[in-house]
Amino acid sequence: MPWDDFRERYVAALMEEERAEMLQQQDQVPDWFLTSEVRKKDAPETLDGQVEALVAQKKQRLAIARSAGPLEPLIPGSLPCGEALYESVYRRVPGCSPMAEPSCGRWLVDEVASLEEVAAMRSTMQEAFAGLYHSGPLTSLALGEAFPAGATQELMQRARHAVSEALGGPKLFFSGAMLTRFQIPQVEGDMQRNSSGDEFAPHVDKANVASYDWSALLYFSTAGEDFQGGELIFLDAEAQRMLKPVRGRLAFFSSGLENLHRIGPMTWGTRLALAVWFTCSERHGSAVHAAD
Ligand SMILES: O=C(O)CCC(=O)C(=O)O
Ligand SMILES: [Fe+2]
Repeated sequence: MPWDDFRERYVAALMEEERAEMLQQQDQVPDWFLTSEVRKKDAPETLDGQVEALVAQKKQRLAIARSAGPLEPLIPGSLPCGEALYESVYRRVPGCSPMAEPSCGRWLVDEVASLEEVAAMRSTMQEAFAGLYHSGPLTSLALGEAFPAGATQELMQRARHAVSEALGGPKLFFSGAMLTRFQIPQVEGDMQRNSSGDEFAPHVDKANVASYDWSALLYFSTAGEDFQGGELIFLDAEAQRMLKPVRGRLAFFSSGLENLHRIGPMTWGTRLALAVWFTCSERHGSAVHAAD
């Protein structure tokens, strides 16, 4: 896998972002910044979209304030959808968007990646991540259109098929993907940018990125063996429901308010995962990753 190439693009993307921020401070917003797919998804530019984004953030805050029940294991399955987010700007797609059919919920499928694939991803990630910036315990690599990569892309497709199959076969489009590593004790040194403080914060995926309909995590580490703590925890009104990462396990869930979640505190070890987000809206899917 061309990791040197990855690193080069990564640094280039960071510099581009910083340049955009500087220009913004001078009230000069570069064109590409406004027109890029990511900006369209993160901050809808229509007035309706911006209002909906504020509403979504507020609903997310209210959900966080309500959650505090006892910890218990997660029982996978469907559940009622939360209040709709972004209804006026992102129309739901029948048979795909979480609603009555397919219903909202959380599920898991084991052995989606083989042990050999997991071992290969583990060593590639450890090697590549040594050259990236660390934000406290978190090191991450966004797999945007600039980062198509062989083995990772294969697993992204596998995750997409597994989720689609479990939902009765809707067409899902990639809307975002990220490789993540949580490591305790955290890496120190020049590449440590220090914790932003929100690495383990409760959140609703769709409150942050409007186009997300389904969220998936493919784990390359096992809780209790590779690390301690670090469960995926769903914060329901009556309980906090824990799902344990296992090597090769795919966890997936509807991205809306019904699935407020966080990662449990970690005491030691390394937790590796591939996060993939899907949209039912062809217009908001990533062009590069759309093809089979
Ligand atoms: O790694 C996990 O288990 C969850 C990560 C997550 O919630 C996210 O990236 O949005
Ligand atoms: Fe999330």
